[in-house]
Amino acid sequence: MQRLIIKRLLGTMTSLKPINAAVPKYGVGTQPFTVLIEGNIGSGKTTFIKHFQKFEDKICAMTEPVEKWRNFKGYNLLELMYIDPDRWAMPFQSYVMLTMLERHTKPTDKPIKILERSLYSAKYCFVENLHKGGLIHDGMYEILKEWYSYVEDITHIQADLIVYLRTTPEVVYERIRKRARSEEACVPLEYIKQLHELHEDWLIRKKVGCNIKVLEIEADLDLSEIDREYKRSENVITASIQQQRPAVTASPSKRSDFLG
Ligand SMILES: Nc1ncnc2c1ncn2[C@@H]1O[C@H](COP(=O)(O)OP(=O)(O)OP(=O)(O)O)[C@@H](O)[C@H]1O
Ligand SMILES: Nc1nc(=O)c2ncn([C@H]3C[C@H](O)[C@@H](CO)O3)c2[nH]1
Repeated sequence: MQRLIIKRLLGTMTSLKPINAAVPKYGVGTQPFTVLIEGNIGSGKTTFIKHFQKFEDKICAMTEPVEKWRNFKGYNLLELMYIDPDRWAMPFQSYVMLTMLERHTKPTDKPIKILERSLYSAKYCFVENLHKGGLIHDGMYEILKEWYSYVEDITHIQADLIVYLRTTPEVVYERIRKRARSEEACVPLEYIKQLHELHEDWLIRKKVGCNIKVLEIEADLDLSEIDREYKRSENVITASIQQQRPAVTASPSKRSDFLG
C-alpha cells in the first residue's frame, strides 16, 4: 500500500510545472494597438479624445473614469483626496489603480484603443508627487509600489504609443481655473508645476518608466490653432497601425531628420 502511495505522489510531482515556468500574463493577446493620452491636469486630454470620436467604428476611446472617482458608492474620493490627502490619498490611489486596470484590460473588437491616462501616469506622476510632498506615508508608498509591480507582473498592459499633450504649468492652471471643477478649487499652481516636472522626467527626460514611443503634441496652442497638432497625431496613429513602422514622434519643427 505504501509503495502505491509513494508511486502516486511521484507521479503527481513529475506532472507539476517547474516553479519558474513562464505563466502567461492575464490579458495577453486580447488588446489591440493601444495609445495612452498623457498630460498635466487641464492639458486637453479629454478634448483631444473627443476629436477621435468620429473614428468610433475603428477606435475604442475611453476617457478617464473621473465620474467613478467623484461618486464611489456615494463617496467623492477625488474631493476627499484633495481636501484630506493624509487620510484619503492612499485609498484614492488604490481605487485609481483598480479603475485604470479595468480600462487597460477591457476587451474590444476594434483595431485601436485610446486611453486617457494610465497606470503609468498614476504611478510615475501622481503617486510620486504625493509621496515627495509627504502626503503619502513611506509605508503606504511601499504598498502601492508593491501593488504596481505585482499588477505589472501578472497583467499584460498594452501600450504602443504615448501621445504627450505637452503644456506649460501656467497655461493649464488658467484652463483649470476657467473650467472650475469644484474639487480642484484648492489646487495651487505649485502642484501643477510639480506634476509638470514629473511628466517631463517620465516622457521627455526618460528618467523613469517604460520605453514606449512618445508623440509630443504642442498642447499650449489654443483650440483655434491646435487642429494641426490633432491632425498630425491622427496620421501618426493610423500610420503606426497600417505600416507597423515606428511612429514618427517629433513635430516637424523639432525633427532633426526632417525630410522636408
Ligand atoms: N487647446 C486648448 N486651448 C484652450 N482651452 C482648452 C484646450 N483644450 C482644452 N481646453 C479647455 O481646458 C479645460 C481642460 O480641458 P480637458 O478637460 O480636455 O483637459 P484634461 O487634460 O482632460 O483635464 P483633466 O486632467 O482634468 O482630465 C476645458 O475647459 C477645455 O475646454
Ligand atoms: N492624486 C491623483 N492621482 C491620480 O492618479 C490621478 N489621476 C487623475 N487625477 C486627478 C487630476 C484631476 O484633478 C482629475 C482628473 O484628471 O483627477 C489624479 N489625482
